[in-house]
Amino acid sequence: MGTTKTVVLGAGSWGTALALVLADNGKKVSLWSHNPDQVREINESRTNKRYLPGIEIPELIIATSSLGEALKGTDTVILAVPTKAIREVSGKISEISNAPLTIVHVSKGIEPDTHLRISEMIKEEMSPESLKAIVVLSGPSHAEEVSLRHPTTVAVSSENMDEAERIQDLFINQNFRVYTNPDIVGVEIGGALKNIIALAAGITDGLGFGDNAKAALMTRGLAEISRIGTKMGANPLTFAGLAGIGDLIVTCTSVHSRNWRAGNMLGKGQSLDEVLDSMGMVVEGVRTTKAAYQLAAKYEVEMPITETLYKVLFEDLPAKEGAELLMARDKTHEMEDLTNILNGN
Ligand SMILES: NC(=O)C1=CN([C@@H]2O[C@H](COP(=O)(O)OP(=O)(O)OC[C@H]3O[C@@H](n4cnc5c(N)ncnc54)[C@H](OP(=O)(O)O)[C@@H]3O)[C@@H](O)[C@H]2O)C=CC1
Ligand SMILES: O=C(CO)COP(=O)(O)O
Repeated sequence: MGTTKTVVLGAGSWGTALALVLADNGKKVSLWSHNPDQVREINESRTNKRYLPGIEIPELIIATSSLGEALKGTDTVILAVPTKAIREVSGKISEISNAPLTIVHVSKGIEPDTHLRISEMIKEEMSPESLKAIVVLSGPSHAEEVSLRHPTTVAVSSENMDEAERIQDLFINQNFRVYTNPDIVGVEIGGALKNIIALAAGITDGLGFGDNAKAALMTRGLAEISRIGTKMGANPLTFAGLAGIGDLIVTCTSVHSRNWRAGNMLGKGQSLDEVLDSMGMVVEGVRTTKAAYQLAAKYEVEMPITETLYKVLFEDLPAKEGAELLMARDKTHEMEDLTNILNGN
């Protein structure tokens, strides 16, 4: 018969917005936050002002700061914390829960140094007995718009597609359309790497460049994502879908994007530390740039935008010089990557 309630771990912008989708579908939701003040605010004032200002939280959502209480009586957990907290929180779930759980992760990142995708990190932290399946939910979906019930589309993927379809049914509604995609590698890589390009797009806007520069970054950025993603085992077609070009478009062009906004401040001359201090929310692209820079070297794949952004973020290369370096690269054939992929090289 399945679960009586659904659990969302992480009451930031995305965890709260997804809890709203579930509540709109008539589900009871246990929303876990490690911050007791935030739990009190949600339960007493029915708001989450820091992360989703102006949005009313329905009574079907009950916040708790007790992970044990949150996990009681459920078989489905939505894991909505930043990539850097995934190991810690999934390790705690594994310690506490004695039922095999389906973990739906909604985070967008790759771990620096290990180069693991999020589902791979969760697998490392959870015991096989505590894990039924891992599903990823990803796509063009700013929390601010989801919470306003604006039309949104996402993809779910898993090695267990029966569970992916169950999660599709759990979330799908009139405002939130969920597609399935069997390519978990591509869905995770697309969601993670678009944040790098969004940071770069913000930088070009901050430098005062126009739409031509942004279109160039998005198009050549997608080529770069497809190149490394395919080497890592993704289906190149996934990058033409919601978790690829779809998420790239929304993140590079929306003022809601924290990655775009951070890039924009960098382009206007602020330091990385100043930018991150002022954001108050996660900017996943910074750590992912480090991971992707390492991945490019490991797989011997050319990722010029990623490599240049790495130098801007971590080696003090002035952003304008970074743009000049990208434009001065050796001439090349636009479709070389595509031809190689189609020929299986
Ligand atoms: N926001 C969006 O529109 C979307 C976000 N995502 C992805 O979802 C993931 C989460 O992002 P988002 O909700 O936006 O991030 P936010 O910065 O808005 O919120 C992060 C939440 O995680 C909590 N948190 C951080 N570290 C820990 C920890 N160690 N243990 C427990 N809780 C922790 C924070 O709590 P506190 O602040 O109290 O420390 C906060 O509630 C990211 O990977 C992001 O890329 C995906 C699609 C859309
Ligand atoms: O992934 C997102 C939208 O799909 C959110 O992007 P930001 O983390 O840049 O806000």
